[in-house]
Amino acid sequence: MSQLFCSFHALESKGLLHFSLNQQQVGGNRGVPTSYMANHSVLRISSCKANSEILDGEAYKYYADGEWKKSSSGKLVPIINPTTRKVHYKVQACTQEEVNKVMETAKIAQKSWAKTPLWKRAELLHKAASILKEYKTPIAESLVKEIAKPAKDAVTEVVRSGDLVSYCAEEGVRILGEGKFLVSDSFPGNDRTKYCLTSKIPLGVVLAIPPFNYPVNLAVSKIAPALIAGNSLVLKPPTQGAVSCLHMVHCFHLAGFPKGLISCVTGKGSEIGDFLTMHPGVSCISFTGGDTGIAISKKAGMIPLQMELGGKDACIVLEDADLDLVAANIIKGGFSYSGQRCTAVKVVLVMESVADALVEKVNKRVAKLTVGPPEENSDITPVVSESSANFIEGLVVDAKQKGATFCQEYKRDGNLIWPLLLDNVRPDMRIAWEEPFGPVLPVIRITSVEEGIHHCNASNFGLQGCVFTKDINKAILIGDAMETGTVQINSAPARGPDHFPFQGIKDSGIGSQGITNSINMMTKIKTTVINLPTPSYSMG
Ligand SMILES: NC(=O)C1=CN([C@@H]2O[C@H](COP(=O)(O)OP(=O)(O)OC[C@H]3O[C@@H](n4cnc5c(N)ncnc54)[C@H](OP(=O)(O)O)[C@@H]3O)[C@@H](O)[C@H]2O)C=CC1
Ligand SMILES: O=C(O)[C@H](O)COP(=O)(O)O
Repeated sequence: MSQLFCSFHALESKGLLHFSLNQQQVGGNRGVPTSYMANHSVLRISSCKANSEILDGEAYKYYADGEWKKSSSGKLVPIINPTTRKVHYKVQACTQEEVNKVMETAKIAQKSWAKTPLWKRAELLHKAASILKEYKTPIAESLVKEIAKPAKDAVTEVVRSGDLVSYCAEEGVRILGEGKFLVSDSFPGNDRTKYCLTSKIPLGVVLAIPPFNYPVNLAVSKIAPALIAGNSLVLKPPTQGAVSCLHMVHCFHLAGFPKGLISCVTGKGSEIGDFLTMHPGVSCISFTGGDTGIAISKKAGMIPLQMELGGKDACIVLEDADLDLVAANIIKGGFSYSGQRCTAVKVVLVMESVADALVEKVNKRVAKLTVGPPEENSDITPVVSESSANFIEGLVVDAKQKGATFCQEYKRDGNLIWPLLLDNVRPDMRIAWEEPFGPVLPVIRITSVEEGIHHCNASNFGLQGCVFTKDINKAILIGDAMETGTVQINSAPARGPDHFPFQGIKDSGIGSQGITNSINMMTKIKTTVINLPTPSYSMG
């Protein structure tokens, strides 16, 4: 076993981590730029110490001022494994005083970070990205245990996150290196006596709050743009997903970012969330999650907010659609990670004339989905918590009472819910409007395209939507009429690739994500005006 992972091995022997590694999986520097290889050998030597610092007995420490610390609260927050429904990890319950200290150091660290050359900031991010990818196996392991993400998808999330960080470094170097030059005489009444230069400056301390379903990816999608733009970053990870986030932050720690620039304070959102989001030291909040985001928007101060919230993504299917393509996308869009994606297909609106054929094709594919533990790479794994499973069940019971057609028998074992397609759903059923965030998908039969658009637009959400038809002209008209941040033509909704703009309207969010948009959002325009004594071009 490589030295890099010796302390993970130590944890494994304590029963705190369970994973299998082989040299081929973790060794070598495949994909790592040669300029970082030298640093990596240093890391190999030092990481044992670093890793042993991340744990205190059975509990993970939080990260502040470049160090791993125990909270003075003496309290721990348990993380329940969704599969076993037993406590799997414990993290610190940070106190308000600890948050105050983190904010103070973040403010100080940001001042000198903003003066660090852009290329150096980018270099550190590239380094963090390559370490993150090298650590993909143990990080993925915690994703499996904390949020029951299928093992292969967990690895994909970490690799995707490393790619996001690298792309962000490159994009930042490009877009932050550019500004604008304006002259005054384009505005009526002015001579050319003023040259205006614009540049982008950081905001200060960015508070990042990701949700449980992509704790690593949705954390780095906030961390990397904040850092490249010259901000410091305070991360409040989701409780389910906190250990994966701590391991990810550890990679940034190993990359050698200045002390205090990145912090990770753990604790229940319901306990420290308000204190964090209303903290006067915070200059920007980037949040992804549910209705909590709406509450935060009402409480936060006069600072920029980036909110990516829930969705009820509609899939409109026309008569001429390729039904095999639609069925494949409904399975991928509706059931991957057991429907726990904001961009999951959450309601199918299909023209009555092709509804029977589509439902039959989807049912055939549902029958092939494997159901079981995430360690076995099952397609359908336990949903994140018992309360989530109970909520999903409530929607199913309501649909049953109101006469929906059950295409499969409803089956649940603990947090594990078998995939279920509900046909003939009507607008009076809760599932027609609410997001289950689980493997249950309603089908509403429509008799006109307008009916489909109307249902989509009557939702309080407006994240993404999709339309399936072979008629591109119709697809564009329907897409334009759908009140959502994105419309996918002939494919299921998706946030990725991570450099695409990603935004919701109505209750689905504020602002736009995606690498470029996030960098821009985490900066402010500064202008410098050079005033000339005489109009330019007046000599000679
Ligand atoms: N649009 C998008 O991009 C996405 C949207 N979502 C939406 O998120 C929801 C599911 O994710 P889930 O994690 O349960 O969402 P939540 O809104 O419950 O939690 C999101 C984050 O907010 C934290 N939090 C909770 N209370 C507060 C508070 N008062 N102040 C500050 N932070 C707080 C949580 O911490 P803790 O875990 O400790 O409670 C967590 O880190 C779904 O509705 C889904 O649609 C999910 C992913 C992506
Ligand atoms: O939180 C989510 O659901 C993600 O933003 C979805 O990302 P994806 O569509 O790229 O899987």
